[in-house]
Amino acid sequence: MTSTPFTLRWGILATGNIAELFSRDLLKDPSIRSVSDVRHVISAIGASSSATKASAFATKIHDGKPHNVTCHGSYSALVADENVDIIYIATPHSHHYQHALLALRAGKHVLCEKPMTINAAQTAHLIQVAKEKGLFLMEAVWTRFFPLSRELNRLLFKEKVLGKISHVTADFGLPFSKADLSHRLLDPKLGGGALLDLGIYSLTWVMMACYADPDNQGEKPSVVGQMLKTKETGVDEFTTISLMFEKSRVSATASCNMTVRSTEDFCRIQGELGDITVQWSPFRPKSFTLEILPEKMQVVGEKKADGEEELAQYKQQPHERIVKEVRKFDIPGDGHGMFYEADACARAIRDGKTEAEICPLGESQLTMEIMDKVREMNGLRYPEELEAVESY
Ligand SMILES: NC(=O)C1=CN([C@@H]2O[C@H](COP(=O)(O)OP(=O)(O)OC[C@H]3O[C@@H](n4cnc5c(N)ncnc54)[C@H](OP(=O)(O)O)[C@@H]3O)[C@@H](O)[C@H]2O)C=CC1
Ligand SMILES: O=C1OC[C@@H](O)[C@H](O)[C@H]1O
Repeated sequence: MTSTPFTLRWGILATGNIAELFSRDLLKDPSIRSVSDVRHVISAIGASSSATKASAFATKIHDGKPHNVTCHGSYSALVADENVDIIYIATPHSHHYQHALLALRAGKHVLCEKPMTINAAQTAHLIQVAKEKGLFLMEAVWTRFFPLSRELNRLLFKEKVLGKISHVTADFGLPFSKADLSHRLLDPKLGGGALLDLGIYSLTWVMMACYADPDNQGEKPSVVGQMLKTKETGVDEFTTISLMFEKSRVSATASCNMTVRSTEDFCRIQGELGDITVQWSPFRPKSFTLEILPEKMQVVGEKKADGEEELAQYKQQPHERIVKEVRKFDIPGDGHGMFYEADACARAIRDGKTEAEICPLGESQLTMEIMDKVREMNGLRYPEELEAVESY
């Protein structure tokens, strides 16, 4: 017997690049990804300046076909729309805090693009408002919801294919630094810089490989970070963060930059039994490769390699690994892959939950705290009006 799918009614706040990709994914038939329990409807679109702009966007995402979307000329009108359950915030991150607050205060659930806010204090405030109002809130870290990421989680923490994980590196670089100085990544007034826009993915991979480990037991890392800033606008062009989980004995590095594209294997997770590398891109990865160490090289638990001879052999071997598995993941139906996070929002709201298990608010908060610390260590502060938190 098939039951009626739960329908989530979306309001799209902003009409830029990511709003278009996300909206197009919402419009895809869920059956292309074998989903039948939830479905999505775009009920309304809000543009900051005019209903005409919202209307042009509605026409674009429907490829000129007829549609039944209400188009609003202000964000306030959008969040007041009674036919909307959840607002997707797709403005630049300089504006996430104020727009998410606007939506929550209007009684709407919120999916907010990454990074959730400019700083941790703003994220904490949003979480508090959502909790007080019993509303669902999630940072749109869509990468966490890919089948690839879920399978990785299963292999690492259920099957424990690498044994104990001890070292993780993740990098995300794209050459934005040569873009026009008004580009949002270069503009401090729009919260520009590599860390908040790109580094958040490197940190996400570290969180997925270290913090999500049940053996980590909620241990927060100690953090040290360095930045090299752009000469022109003073936002971070290169950022490298060292994260140490002292109790669980894991060392990680998260890096990002706006000058060179990261290598194909942008993330490496190393454990007692071998490595997993994840292939480009950090936001929409295509595959991962599981490589296992030859048995004689595995140093498991308290057991030490047998004697001098074996250790000497260990030192001499040139990265001997056995490729056990290469797993490729295609995104079905010409989708961008943002529908997976949308499905998670729908299921959580259907089930009366105020956060999604796969992207918990505590991890968004911790990630913001790490980014705050690295910015503070390096004297990167955005204009006061961006950093401000309303009194509550
Ligand atoms: N998940 C992902 O893969 C990606 C996420 N992002 C995140 O999404 C956010 C938006 O990125 P993107 O879509 O590329 O940005 P765009 O510049 O393409 O779009 C931003 C939109 O926000 C609205 N807006 C409202 N106020 C402002 C303002 N002061 N300046 C500029 N735009 C404003 C505009 O829509 P209007 O005026 O019509 O309302 C504009 O079209 C960023 O925070 C980024 O981190 C970005 C790219 C990829
Ligand atoms: O989320 C993102 O992923 C892809 C990048 O191109 C973009 O700048 C960033 O916002």
